[in-house]
Amino acid sequence: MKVTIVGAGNVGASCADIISYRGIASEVVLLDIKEGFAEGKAMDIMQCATTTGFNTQLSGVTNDYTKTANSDVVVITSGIPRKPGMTREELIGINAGIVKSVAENVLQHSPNAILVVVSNPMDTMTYLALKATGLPKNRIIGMGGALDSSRFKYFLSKALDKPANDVSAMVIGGHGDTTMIPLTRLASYNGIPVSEFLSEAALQQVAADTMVGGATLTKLLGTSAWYAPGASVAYLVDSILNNQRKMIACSVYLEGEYGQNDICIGVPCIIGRNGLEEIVTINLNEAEKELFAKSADAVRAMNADLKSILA
Ligand SMILES: NC(=O)c1ccc[n+]([C@@H]2O[C@H](COP(=O)([O-])OP(=O)(O)OC[C@H]3O[C@@H](n4cnc5c(N)ncnc54)[C@H](O)[C@@H]3O)[C@@H](O)[C@H]2O)c1
Ligand SMILES: O=C(O)C[C@H](O)C(=O)O
Repeated sequence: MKVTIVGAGNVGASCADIISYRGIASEVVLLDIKEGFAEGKAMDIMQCATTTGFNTQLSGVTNDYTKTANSDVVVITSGIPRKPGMTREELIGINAGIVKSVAENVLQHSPNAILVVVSNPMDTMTYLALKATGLPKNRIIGMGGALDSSRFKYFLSKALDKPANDVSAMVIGGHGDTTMIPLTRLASYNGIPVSEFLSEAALQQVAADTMVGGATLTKLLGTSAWYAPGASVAYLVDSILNNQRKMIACSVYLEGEYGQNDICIGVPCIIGRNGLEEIVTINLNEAEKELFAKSADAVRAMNADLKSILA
């Protein structure tokens, strides 16, 4: 199985590292526009092969899409990250052009690939990739919910003072500081609702910390995060390539689900060898429905900015 990762920056390289180390794919190609950068990252990671013990063949190329031919999955991380104080939405001006051209380029050489969109603002970039390529909706998946859910579980585990792997929880909605929706009502600690252990105020704090999780890290790091984003992409790619059919919150095209049409936004999805296998519809309560509708309005407003680029 072959994976191409476009963008050998922080997220792309971190994702390549995990995919290689865990043997998720037999071949990984890292591509970047910066001369020699992807080659250098690939060489550095490959020099871990004997000490960490993996056999994935990872190579790097400078903008040479012929080397990406026949990829099963293509991950798009190319574009600029935000700086402290910025929102993800402010990246649209530069990233839209990059994502559109990259999606078109990769499909010329890998016409059957499933695209995983990471670049921000991710929901809008996913919508752009779908509209620009005309691919069926099962083959365009935006990664954001996997990361937001892992952060939600992290903050829940801190509040509970219990291991994160004993916590089950999901974030749906847009991948934005104000648009994501941590489903506190449905979160559980080993199958027991977290509300049995945490006060409403504590849960609200966990939700608030989750929503600004990316901004908090951006402030600490001076650029946006990459370890958890890279790991979340690898988790999603693993579910695709190895047909794990995991339920993962992903940004996918909605046609009536959750009361929305013509939008890509985070919802629970079954992810397998065909990419998006199924959108899982859960019964949201009235408050959650209202949050979802508001989140969709915000994502849709951002999508409107794509008009000129899609024209
Ligand atoms: N969806 C998510 O959950 C999530 C998580 C983290 C980061 N991100 C986003 O992912 C993107 C990448 O973040 P990063 O931290 O890796 O940034 P980065 O600056 O470290 O890496 C981006 C790379 O893209 C390359 N690039 C730019 N234009 C290109 C092109 N046309 N073709 C090929 N490569 C190109 C750059 O040279 C750079 O190496 C940002 O937009 C960021 O906001 C999204
Ligand atoms: O916060 C960012 O801008 C990057 C990414 O979307 C994240 O959530 O880490």
